[in-house]
Amino acid sequence: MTVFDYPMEKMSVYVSDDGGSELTLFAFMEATRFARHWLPFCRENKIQERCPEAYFGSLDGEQSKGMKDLYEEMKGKIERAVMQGRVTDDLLDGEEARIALEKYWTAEFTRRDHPAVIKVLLETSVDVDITGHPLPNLVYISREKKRGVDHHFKAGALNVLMRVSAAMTNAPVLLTLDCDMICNDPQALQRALCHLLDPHEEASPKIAFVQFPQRFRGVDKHDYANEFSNIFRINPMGLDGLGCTNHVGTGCFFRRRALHGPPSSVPMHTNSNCSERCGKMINSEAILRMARDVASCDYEHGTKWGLEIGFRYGSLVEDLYTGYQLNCEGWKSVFCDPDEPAFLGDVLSRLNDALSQNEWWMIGLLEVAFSKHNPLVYFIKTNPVAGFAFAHYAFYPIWGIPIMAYAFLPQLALFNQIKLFPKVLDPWFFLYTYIFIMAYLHDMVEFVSFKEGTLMKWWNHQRMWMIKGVTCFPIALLVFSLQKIGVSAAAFNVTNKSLDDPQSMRYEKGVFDFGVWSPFFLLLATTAVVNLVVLVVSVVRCVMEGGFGEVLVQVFLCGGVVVNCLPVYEAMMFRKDGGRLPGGVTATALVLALGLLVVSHFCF
Ligand SMILES: O=c1ccn([C@@H]2O[C@H](COP(=O)(O)OP(=O)(O)O[C@H]3O[C@H](CO)[C@@H](O)[C@H](O)[C@H]3O)[C@@H](O)[C@H]2O)c(=O)[nH]1
Ligand SMILES: [Mn+2]
Repeated sequence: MTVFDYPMEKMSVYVSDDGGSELTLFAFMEATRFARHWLPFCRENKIQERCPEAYFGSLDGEQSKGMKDLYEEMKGKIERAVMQGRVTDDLLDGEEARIALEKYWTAEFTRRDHPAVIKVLLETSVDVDITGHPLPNLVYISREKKRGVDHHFKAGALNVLMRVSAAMTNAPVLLTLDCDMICNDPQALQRALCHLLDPHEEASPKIAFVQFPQRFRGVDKHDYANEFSNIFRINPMGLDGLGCTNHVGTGCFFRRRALHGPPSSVPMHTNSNCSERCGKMINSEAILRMARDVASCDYEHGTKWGLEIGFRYGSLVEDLYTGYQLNCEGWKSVFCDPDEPAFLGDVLSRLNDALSQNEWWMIGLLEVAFSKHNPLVYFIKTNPVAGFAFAHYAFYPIWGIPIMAYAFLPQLALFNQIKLFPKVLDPWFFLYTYIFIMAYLHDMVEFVSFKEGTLMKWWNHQRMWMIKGVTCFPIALLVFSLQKIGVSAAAFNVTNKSLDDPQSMRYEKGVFDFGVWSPFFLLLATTAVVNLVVLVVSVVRCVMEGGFGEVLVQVFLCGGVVVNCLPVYEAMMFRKDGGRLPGGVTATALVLALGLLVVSHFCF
C-alpha cells in the first residue's frame, strides 16, 4: 500500500495475521527495513510497478542491482525462516526483534488459542526512510483467539482491524486488501477519493464504498480457469448504474462512518475516541492497552458488531452480505474499473482449489439467500431491480439443479429410447431452439464485447460454468442442506496461494490439473462417461435405425457435454503427466456411470 502517491505520514497500514504466526511478524520486520530503501528508490526513479517482486520479475539486465540485492537478501531470510518453520537467532538482527518474538510466542501460544498480539512496527512521527521522508504507520495485529469462541472468519478479523485502527489513528477512509493482492496503480487512492469527496456530486456523502474489481496476475492467455470477469467486472457495471455495486471483499475503499449505521443515524465525524487518543504516540502503553482490549474475543459480546456495525456475520461471503446490507440501509456504492488494474490478486492455478473455493462461496451465497436478509424480501422494498440483481447472486448455486438435470436426464432418457423434446420441424422445436440460441448468444456477445473479452475466453468461461454446475454447485447445495439440519459445521479454507510448482506450470500452458482424488472430479468424470456412452450408443442407433430428427435435441445436448468434457477424456486416457486423472477416480466414475445407466433402465 505504500505505493500510493500520497503523503506517507497520512497513511496507516494494519496487517491482520489470523494464523498468529511469528513468521509473519518476522517477515514484516524485514519488510520495514527494506521499505526504508525501496520507497525513496521508487520515488526517485518514478516507478509505477511498486511491488518489488513484480518489478524485479519484469526487469532484464543489471539495472538497479544494488536494490535487487537488498530485496533478494530480505526474501532469502524470510524464505529460510519459512523453511525452518521458525525464526532462529541467526536470522534476527537486533535484540529488539528477538525480545518481541519471545514475548508473545511462548510455549502456550497456539494458532487457535493465544492472546492478542499488537506490535507497532513503524510510527510515522518517528520512522523515516534513508532520505529522511516519513514512513507510514505499520501495525501488526493478531487478534485474540480462544478455543470454543466463534471468531467469524474474515469478517471478525476485519472488525478487529476497524476497532484497532479507530483506537490508533481513526482515518475516515479505509482500504481493505486480501493477503494475496498487490496495489498496481499509485493513483488508485486519488481515484477513490474523487468519488468519496466529490463536491459536485449530490450523492457523494452517501457513498459508502468505492469498489475496484478483483483482477488477477498470471491469468493464462485464454483464461481457461476463469478470472470471473462476468462476476467481477461485467455485472458490477450494471449494479453501479443502480448506485449499489456489490462488495467483493478486497480492493475496496470504505467510508468508515458507513460501517457504523445508516447514513441518517451516524454523525458526520466519528472521532469519538479522539480525546483519549490525541497527542499520544500509537506505540504508547495507553493506546496499546486500548488496542488489545478491542482485539479481544469478548469485546463484541452483547454489542451490535457483526449485526448492525462493521462487517456482517452469518455468511462465508461476508463481502456480498455486508455490501448489500449497507445498500439496504440507504448507502450508495460505486464501481471503479480503470483500464490499468488498480489491484492485482493471485489466480488459483489448480482446478481442484478453484472448485473448492467456489464451493465455499456457494455455501456463503446460500447463507445469504436463506437468511432473514434475503435479497428478495428485504431489498425489494427499497429498489426492486437491485433486489433482483442481488438475488441473482444469492441464488446462484441453485444453477446446480438445472445443470445437473440437463447433464443427466435427457441423456438417460435417450439411452432408454424415450423422447423428451419436440422433434425437428415441430413448431415447439423452433421455440426451444430460439430460446436456447438467444440465451447463449446473449451471454457470448456480452462477454466478447467487454474490454479484453475473446471468443476463446468465453468458451472457457461457459465450460467452467458447466463444470461447476455438476461439481461444486450441487455439493454446496448438499453441504448447505446438511448444515441446515445440523449435520456438519461451516469451515473456511484459506485458498492456496503458492504459484511455483508443476501444477502452476501446467496452468500457464493452459492445461487442466486433475491429479488429485477429489469428489469434484468424480462427479465430473461420471458426467463425462455417461454422456460419451449415450452419445456413441444413440448415434450408432440412429445410423442403423434412423429417426434422428426425433432425438436431435437430446443428441445435441449430449454432444455439447462431450465437447465440454474433452479435457476430461484426455485426462482419463491419454495423459501421462501428474495432472492425469487418478486411476481410482476413473474406475469409480466408470462404475457409477454404469450403475446409473442400469438403474435408469429400470426407472424409465
Ligand atoms: O478466518 C479467516 C479467513 C480468511 N481471512 C483472510 O481473508 C482473506 C480472503 O481469504 P482467501 O483465502 O484469499 O479467500 P478467497 O476465497 O480467495 O476470497 C474471496 O472470497 C472471500 C469471501 O467472499 C472474500 O472475502 C475475498 O475478498 C475474496 O477474494 C485473506 O486475506 C485471509 O487472510 C482471515 O483473516 N480470517
Ligand atoms: Mn483470495
